[in-house]
Formats: sequence, structure tokens, C-alpha cells
Amino acid sequence: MKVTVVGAGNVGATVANVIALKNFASELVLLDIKEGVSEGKAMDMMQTAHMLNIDTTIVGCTSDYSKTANSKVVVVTSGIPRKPGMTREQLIGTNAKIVKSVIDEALKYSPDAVFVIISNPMDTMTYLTLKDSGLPKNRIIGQGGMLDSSRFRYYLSQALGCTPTDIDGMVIGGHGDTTMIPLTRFATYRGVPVTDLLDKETLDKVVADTMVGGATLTGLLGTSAWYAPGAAGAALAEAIVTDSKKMIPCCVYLDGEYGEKDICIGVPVVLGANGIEKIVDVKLNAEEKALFDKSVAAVRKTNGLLGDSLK
Ligand SMILES: NC(=O)c1ccc[n+]([C@@H]2O[C@H](COP(=O)([O-])OP(=O)(O)OC[C@H]3O[C@@H](n4cnc5c(N)ncnc54)[C@H](O)[C@@H]3O)[C@@H](O)[C@H]2O)c1
Ligand SMILES: O=C(O)C[C@H](O)C(=O)O
Repeated sequence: MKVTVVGAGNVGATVANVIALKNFASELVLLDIKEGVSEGKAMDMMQTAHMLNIDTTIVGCTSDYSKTANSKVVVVTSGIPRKPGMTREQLIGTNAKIVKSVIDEALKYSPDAVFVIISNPMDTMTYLTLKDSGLPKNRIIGQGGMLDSSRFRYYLSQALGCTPTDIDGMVIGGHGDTTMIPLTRFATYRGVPVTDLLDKETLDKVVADTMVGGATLTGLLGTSAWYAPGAAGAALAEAIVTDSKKMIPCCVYLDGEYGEKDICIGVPVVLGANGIEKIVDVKLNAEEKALFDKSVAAVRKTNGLLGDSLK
């Protein structure tokens, strides 16, 4: 099956590279507006094929959407990243225009695709995509929770002195410095609740570090991160292309679930060939529900800034 990645910058090229390494797509198209960049990165990756056993055909193109025709999944990474000191929400003006134009073009050639939105502010860009495209809600998925949960597992593993692969845990809510909700109550170390293993002060620090995980990396790198975001985007594409039915926290449109309507925000979902196969309605306790409500209110406020872009 064919997968398209729009935006061949740090995140898009990493999504593409991880997809190629995982060998689940027959063809991978990388598209950017910068003349020659996608072609160059696609050729560079194809020259690793022999060494890394890649059988996926990787094609690069400059703004030629005909090359993306009939994609099963379109991953949208085009847009500007934040710089140190900025919030993701500050990117809305520039990125709304970019995302809207990309969706319009991609849809002309892949009307049946599932769209994975990565560009920030991701929850609002996912909402914009849903409203602008008119596509059914199961085919619009925002990537945030997979990455944030992976960071949560990393910080928990650091606190426990173990490998992140032994940790289970998820982050729901918005993909923002103040809107993420790492669910410590459900996090485990090989089935043992982390709340039995770490004191409250340590857990509070893990939560705080997770929430500003992206900002921390932006401070270190001077631009936002790409390895874990790229792996997260590829993981969503893989779950859809392989119809794996994996449960992953993603940003999806809620229509009554979690008591919310007309919003795209992070909750656990089952991913498969249809995109979102099912929204998993986790029973939140009063404290978690209060955080979720606050997160929803903040994302709604950002959606309110879309203004004319929604028309
Ligand atoms: N949701 C997440 O978890 C997550 C994680 C990391 C980054 N991001 C976001 O992803 C976006 C990309 O980040 P990056 O680090 O790759 O940035 P980058 O600057 O390295 O790459 C962005 C690319 O998009 C391209 N582009 C711009 N307009 C385009 C258009 N109309 N059509 C096609 N391509 C276009 C640019 O030419 C550039 O190559 C940012 O908005 C960033 O905030 C989201
Ligand atoms: O932090 C950012 O701005 C990029 C991305 O959303 C991330 O979490 O790494």
C-alpha cells in the first residue's frame, strides 16, 4: 500500500525513513514545496535500501500531487516548527494556511485516504482538517498521544532506573505544554502500578517533565524534535496500513464520547484499515475528568482562533 508524507523537513523525512525501515508500505511518496529536497532525501534513503533491507519504493517530488495518487495514508508534517520560548499555539496563523492547502491538494488525488496530522498546533490542525475536508471522522487522526505517551514512559523509566520498553502508560488531552494529561493511575512497570513504586513528588515531576517534553527538546535543539515525533507518525501509519487494531492515544473528533462534542483531542483509540476503528471510553476519576475538561476548554479556545480558515 502507498503512503504519502507531506513535508520533507526534520519530522517528515524521519517519518518517511522509519516507514521505509519497517517495510510495510509498497510505495512511499515524500512531497515538499522546496525544489529538489524531497527528491534528494528520497534518493538518499533509497541508497540505504541494500544495506538496510528496504523493499519500499521511495519517491520524492516537489509539489507534484499526482505522484501521491491513491495513497492509503497521507501524513501531514508541512508547516513551521516552534523556536525556543514559543508555544505550539503561536504557529496557528502560518500553519493553518499550509495545512488547508495541503489537504485540498492531497484529497484531489487520494479521496479515500486516512489523514494523519502532525503539524502544530496539532489538535487545532486536526479539527481544521476535519471541518475543511468534510471527510468522515474516522479518517482524520492527529498524532500527539503516541509521542507524549512515549515521553511519559521515558521519564518514568528514568525515575525507576529501567528500560522504557518495560513501562506502559498513556497521555490523553491536548498536545500542548499545559493541556497534556499523563495518566499516572494507569501507568505500570511490567504490570505493577507505578503509583506503588514511586512517591508523589517523583510522579509529579515525571508528569511535569512529560508535559514540557517538547519544549525541553526545543530549548536544546533550537527547533522542535524529530526522532520520536517521526517514529510516532510512522507508528500510526503502520497501524492503519497493517490493520493492526492497536490501541494508541490519538487526537480524534469527539461526538459525545468523554462527554464532549465538536472537538478534536487526544483519547485512546483502536487504529486499523478504516483509520479510527473505535474510541475507547476510559472511565476517568473526578481529578482526571477535571483536567480533561480544562484541556478541552484550552483547545476550544485555540480552535476559536481559526477564524476565516474554517470557511
Ligand atoms: N504533532 C507532533 O507530535 C509534532 C512533533 C514534532 C513537530 N511537529 C510539527 O511538525 C511541523 C514540522 O516540523 P519540522 O521540524 O519537520 O519542520 P521543518 O521546518 O524541518 O519542515 C517543515 C517542512 O514543511 C515544508 N512545507 C512548508 N509548506 C509546505 C507546503 N505548503 N507543502 C509542502 N511542504 C511544505 C517546508 O518546506 C519544510 O521542509 C511543525 O509544525 C512542528 O511543530 C509536530
Ligand atoms: O514541541 C514541539 O513544538 C514539537 C512537537 O509538538 C513535540 O512535542 O515535539
